[in-house]
Amino acid sequence: MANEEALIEIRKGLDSIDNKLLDLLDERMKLVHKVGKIKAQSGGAIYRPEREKSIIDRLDNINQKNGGLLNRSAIEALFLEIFAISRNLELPENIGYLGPKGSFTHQAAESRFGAMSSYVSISSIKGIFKELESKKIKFGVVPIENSSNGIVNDTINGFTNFNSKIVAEVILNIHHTLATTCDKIEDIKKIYSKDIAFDQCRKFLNNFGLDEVELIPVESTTKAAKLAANEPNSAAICAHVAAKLYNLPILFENIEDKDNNKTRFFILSDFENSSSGNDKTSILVKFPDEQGVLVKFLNDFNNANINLTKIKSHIVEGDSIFFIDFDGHKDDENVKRVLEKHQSSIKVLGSYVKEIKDI
Ligand SMILES: O=C(O)C(=O)C[C@]1(C(=O)O)C=C[C@@H](O)C=C1
Repeated sequence: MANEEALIEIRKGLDSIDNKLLDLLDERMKLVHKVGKIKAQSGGAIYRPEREKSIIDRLDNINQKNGGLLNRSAIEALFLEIFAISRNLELPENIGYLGPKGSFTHQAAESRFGAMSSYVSISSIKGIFKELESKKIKFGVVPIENSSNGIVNDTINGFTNFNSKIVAEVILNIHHTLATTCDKIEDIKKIYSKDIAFDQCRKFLNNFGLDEVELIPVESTTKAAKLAANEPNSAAICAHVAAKLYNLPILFENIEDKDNNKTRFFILSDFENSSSGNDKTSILVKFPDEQGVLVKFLNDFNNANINLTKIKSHIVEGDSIFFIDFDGHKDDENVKRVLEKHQSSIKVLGSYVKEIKDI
């Protein structure tokens, strides 16, 4: 009984705090509305990832100083949702992702744009670049690389053929499940999944004798979940959310071979970010056919004190091009000088806030 009374008292306290939070959120939204009006006049970008990052950094610092109970991830989860609602209040904008619903790219999109945004599932990476160009969507979310399978060629091809800009990166830990209506692993006669997901779970399949059953590659792990939900004696390798979407029971979780299996995604749009002080820039480079040109190029970056964090070669229509990431913003003085010197061979894809995680 004493506990019951204590609970009633505590809940009164919670109710009163929730009322205050609601008032404060309403006050915040009124200010956001004003920001929206100013941006509507000036044509300024609604999504400002560098501003959102600086707000989260500030709150995280205050919270640490105060010894608060929330960790950075909790602060991020709460405020990213608030920012998403704010952006929708300023101007609702469509977000296209490489579908179908429940795909890892959909998860990456939701991690940044929250549950309240308006999403469009698009079936190909090229389709996302096209919809961005025709302004049917304001943002496009595409995978760029996976720690096990490397660079996503369709995304590089998109960058060579279209002019969308990278405005943010998202790095997700990728976990696969084996989901099936079968009670026993021996009853599984076929497994549906995406080809790269089979590659990422080879050891698991070998260890459980599942390399002998029929492995059927399909376009997406979400489609795999849908097929397995409707077919006896079948299973899917898919994301947790995809299994849930089709009410498919999960037999094993985290079946990927490498426990740090990660995918990096880009958020694309039609504007450029200003500097946040902690940025990364991505470029594509096509070198002229001259001896030593790559060495000279790398030396110029080194001499300008620019830290290259990634360099990957890629073949487009028989020509070798390089996808390069480096620390810094394209408008930083040292970066600007090197980019200008090599401008005939470089396409700048965007400068954006560097994620804390790396791949
Ligand atoms: O500061 C802005 O430019 C805003 O639009 C406000 C706000 C916010 O809610 O704080 C919302 C969206 C932007 O991505 C960044 C911040």
